[in-house]
Amino acid sequence: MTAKRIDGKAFAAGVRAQVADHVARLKADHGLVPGLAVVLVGEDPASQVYVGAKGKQTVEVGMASFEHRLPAETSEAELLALIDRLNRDPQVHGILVQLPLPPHLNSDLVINALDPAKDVDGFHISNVGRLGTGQKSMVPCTPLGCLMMLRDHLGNLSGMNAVVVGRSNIVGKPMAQLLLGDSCTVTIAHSRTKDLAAVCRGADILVAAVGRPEMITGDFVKPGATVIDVGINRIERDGKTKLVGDVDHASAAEVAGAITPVPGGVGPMTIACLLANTLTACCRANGLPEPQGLTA
Ligand SMILES: NC(=O)C1=CN([C@@H]2O[C@H](COP(=O)(O)OP(=O)(O)OC[C@H]3O[C@@H](n4cnc5c(N)ncnc54)[C@H](OP(=O)(O)O)[C@@H]3O)[C@@H](O)[C@H]2O)C=CC1
Ligand SMILES: Nc1nc(=O)c2c([nH]1)NC[C@@H]1CN(c3ccc(C(=O)N[C@@H](CCC(=O)O)C(=O)O)cc3)C=[N+]21
Repeated sequence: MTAKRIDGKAFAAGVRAQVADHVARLKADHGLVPGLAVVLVGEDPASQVYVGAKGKQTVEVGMASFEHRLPAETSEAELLALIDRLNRDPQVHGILVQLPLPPHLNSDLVINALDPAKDVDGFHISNVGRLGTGQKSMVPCTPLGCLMMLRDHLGNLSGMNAVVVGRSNIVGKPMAQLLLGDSCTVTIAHSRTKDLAAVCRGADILVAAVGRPEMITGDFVKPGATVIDVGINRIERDGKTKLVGDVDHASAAEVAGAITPVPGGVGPMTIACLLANTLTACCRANGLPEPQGLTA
């Protein structure tokens, strides 16, 4: 059996087209332009590329993009002062602080300084609590993108066994909350999980967010399962750098019913959902109806 490929790149292009459509209407009907501010502290090359891609796609859907690139030695007070300005700026509807921050900055403190209504990453304590209690929130972009692809591929997720490998605050935990919200039976696995392969083989939906290149092989996969590979790992192979996921695509695709590729899977959906969240934040801030199908 060779798994169906879930094309995140194409799906993301569709989401961006929907966002662009709404943005055009906001502009025409209300004179509003949604704005996204991205804050990057330090010069991590991978983050630079990612922030560049976000800025470009933000402008492509008709939104305003504000980039703040700060030196690695920026103090906490300076960063908090910038966040305070962005919180009060009516042209800014979404704020993203690129993680990880340099070690001298307390990321919890910084994230919780954001206006929760502008927290398009959904990392603020108030959005985390709202997601956990089923209240309207900003939903983290990567898990939201995964959920959209799962719903599109499987329809109703109710009663399915879902295993999420990874328990980070930015991927694993919110992913598990969203799957629970769609009435899956959810298991969260991590580095202390006993017999991980056996746990994973119980999954109708397997989400890998481990940060270990190609760790999840075909023998972790239940025949016919839907596999979502969140991992983004840059590795050296045959003298070249290559982007691979946390799933060993070749062996997993032999067993799975459907699988997302890396690149071209979850990554592009993350950025598309960031734009969708910025649009949602702009609508909420102005008391306008929210776009349908672009939130959890
Ligand atoms: N496509 C996208 O848009 C995005 C991709 N990513 C990628 O997703 C992956 C995960 O990211 P993130 O959640 O931030 O990573 P973290 O490093 O924060 O978390 C990794 C999780 O995996 C668990 N883990 C590590 N090793 C094992 C193991 N051998 N067996 C079982 N579980 C293990 C850890 O367990 P424990 O808690 O016990 O240590 C931890 O919970 C990375 O590859 C990252 O690059 C991340 C964000 C966005
Ligand atoms: N506050 C914050 N929010 C984030 O959402 C966030 C973050 N910090 N820090 C870093 C991680 C990582 N991340 C990615 C998003 C898109 C791709 C992506 O589009 N990847 C392309 C490939 C890009 C390439 O070729 O390098 C793909 O998978 O096809 C990758 C990684 C968001 N993150």
